[in-house]
Amino acid sequence: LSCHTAKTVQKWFDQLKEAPASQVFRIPGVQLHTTGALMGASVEDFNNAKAQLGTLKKDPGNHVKLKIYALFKQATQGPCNTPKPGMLDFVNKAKWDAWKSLESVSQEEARQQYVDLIKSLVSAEGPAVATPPPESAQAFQSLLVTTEDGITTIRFNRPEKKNAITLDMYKELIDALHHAGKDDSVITVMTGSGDFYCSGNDLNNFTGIPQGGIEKMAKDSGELLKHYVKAYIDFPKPLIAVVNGPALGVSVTVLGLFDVVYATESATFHTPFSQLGQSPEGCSSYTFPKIMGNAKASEMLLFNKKVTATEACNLGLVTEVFPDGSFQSEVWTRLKAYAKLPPKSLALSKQLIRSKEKEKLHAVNDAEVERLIERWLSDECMQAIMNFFQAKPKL
Ligand SMILES: CCCCCC/C=C/C(=O)SCCNC(=O)CCNC(=O)[C@H](O)C(C)(C)COP(=O)(O)OP(=O)(O)OC[C@H]1O[C@@H](n2cnc3c(N)ncnc32)[C@H](O)[C@@H]1OP(=O)(O)O
Repeated sequence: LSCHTAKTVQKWFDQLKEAPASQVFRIPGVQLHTTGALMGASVEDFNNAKAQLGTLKKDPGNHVKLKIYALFKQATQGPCNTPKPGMLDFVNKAKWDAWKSLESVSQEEARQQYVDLIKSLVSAEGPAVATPPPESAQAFQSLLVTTEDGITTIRFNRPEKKNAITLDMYKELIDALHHAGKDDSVITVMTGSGDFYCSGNDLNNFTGIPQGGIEKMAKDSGELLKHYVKAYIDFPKPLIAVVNGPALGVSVTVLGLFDVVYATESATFHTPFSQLGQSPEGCSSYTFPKIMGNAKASEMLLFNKKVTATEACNLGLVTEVFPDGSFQSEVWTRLKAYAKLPPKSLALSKQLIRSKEKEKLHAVNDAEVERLIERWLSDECMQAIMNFFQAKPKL
């Protein structure tokens, strides 16, 4: 650096202090990388924090996730100067707002805040305890799938989001059902982690507009839904729902395709399709009227009537209701006994009961999906989803 004036060198150092992580500086005769400690958190601390973020077991919630996102962008790219996303692009708009709000924070400071925030999240989770998964557990992001005592249990596992089903989760559920249909278990059980059975479709599935536009998004979602429902229609073994809490939307409609539905007393069943500008799926436009009659089905599917577990049992949608206090022990004792029955006999008997209807159910599934694709593109549906997110200042 000796061939440059002190003033010039000082200017380069000033630039360097403000530089994004890993930026390369070209100074005549020299090459400098901003990879070491400058002030506050070093790039190494920053990269370590980034890696630690991926190890968090608990979802920190949308508010914190937005903060993490914004700090990361500010630390690595500096102030936000990308165009503001459109009104309907809720997720990207929220991210943009969060990044923009850090305009006056320097990159160094953002890096330090990022490191501090991740540290606080990691320490809030307590010391890492290595708990090996049960031998028969399969690895999924949003499901817990285990096989024990002849029972494969598929558990919705996003309790912090009330087990709402993301696009990836639909794919995981399809995989898990295919696998359970072929494994050596006798029966398959679906249930939820936490206080909800499932809050239905994750409404964020419809908020980010992907490349290809919203028509493509609707078409792709339709294909995914069709395969999801097909996995239930074709499921070869006894399929039992253990409804441990409130159930909404698509988690309720597919119940008509289960063989047995056990519910805890405080569970509720709600299909708010009209409220969301949508229409029924999961073959419920056929199974619900068949199970409970047109009039009762219309109250649920047209007029959003939420029913209690006891009402759902009286309607024939639920097989039996158990007191909250003894639900788990009574149900699992019973299921373990069922799983000791001869597997082939069970599967063949199920086929006799269901096979006559399979073709009809596939046709219903196709028709429902076709109608839904139109609905998802309607103003009514977009407005309803917007209302849900606007009612809560969250993502
Ligand atoms: C391939 C696509 C196929 C689509 C098939 C068509 C399917 C249709 C349906 O399933 S329609 C039904 C859709 N579900 C809903 O409309 C439910 C919306 N959620 C709610 O009404 C409420 O969140 C609740 C009643 C489920 C729970 O209320 P509450 O106990 O007050 O908890 P919170 O609202 O604070 O929820 C906690 C947390 O979870 C998020 N969340 C809950 N459900 C959903 C959901 N369905 N989609 C997205 N996010 C959901 C909620 O926003 C909170 O998140 P936060 O803590 O703010 O980050």
